Amino acid sequence: MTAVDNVSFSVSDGEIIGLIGPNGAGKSTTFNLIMGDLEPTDGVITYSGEEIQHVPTHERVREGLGRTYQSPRHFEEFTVRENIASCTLSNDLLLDTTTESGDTSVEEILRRTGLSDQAAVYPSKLTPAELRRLEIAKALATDPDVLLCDEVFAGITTEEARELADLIETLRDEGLTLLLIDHVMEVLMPLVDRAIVLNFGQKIAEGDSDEVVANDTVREVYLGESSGWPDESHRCLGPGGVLRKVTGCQRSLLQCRPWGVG
Ligand SMILES: Nc1ncnc2c1ncn2[C@@H]1O[C@H](COP(=O)(O)OP(=O)(O)OP(=O)(O)O)[C@@H](O)[C@H]1O
Repeated sequence: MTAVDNVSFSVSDGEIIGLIGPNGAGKSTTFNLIMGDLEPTDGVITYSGEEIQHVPTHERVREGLGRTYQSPRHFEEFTVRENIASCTLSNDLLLDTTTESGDTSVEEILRRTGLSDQAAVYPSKLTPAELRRLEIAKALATDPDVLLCDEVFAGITTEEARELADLIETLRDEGLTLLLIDHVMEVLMPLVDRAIVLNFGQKIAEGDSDEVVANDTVREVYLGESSGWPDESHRCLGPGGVLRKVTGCQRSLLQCRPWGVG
């Protein structure tokens, strides 16, 4: 089975792009290909006009690509400040984690991500929402131009997710380009300029939020049928063609404009 098959899309400076699709659709694999964690067997990935599919990950990061991980990755024995400092590309910052100079300074990143009060705290003491912020803070420490966020809204309350969405919008206003994988559609869809929908490794739709949620193929993938309103009894085809119940994220997509339940 091919995890990501012939998927093609482009991203412009300053856009917020949503990459959505059912579990196992190939979203994280797409991130892994963009970052160089996986090498494609075919095709090209270009960044700033240059082909990068054979460029090592650390060079892609230096060129301005950054990412967060679905499962937070940090050092438990480091404080929040030390975790962020450990991700900076500057040796100076590694030696002096309290510097306040420069866009990538640790203190500035703590402030931008709302983690200043947790700077001296160890990750085990953070809430799930703060851990998501730490993921973003660590990625910001590499001073990215393009930030790939893998399910930053997962496992936190909708209100916390909306606060993170505000942070993401601020980052965009500051000049970042963002690609977001997420299943929390009611927070994601109003945030994105454009959404790309994957299913079984293939792109099945692309457009603004309204276009995507009204797309028959997308509805079919999320519902297993092209009409009717969702309820607990709806079932859909999951990865491998297995029938399964509509999940929270699928209902959450259905609650987005313009379908709007109720
Ligand atoms: N290292 C791997 N080895 C083999 N198969 C893999 C590997 N990583 C992912 N896959 C498979 O590739 C497909 C795409 O997985 P991927 O993690 O990209 O999906 P996803 O859309 O991010 O799903 P989710 O929303 O559940 O995170 C799945 O069928 C998955 O089981």
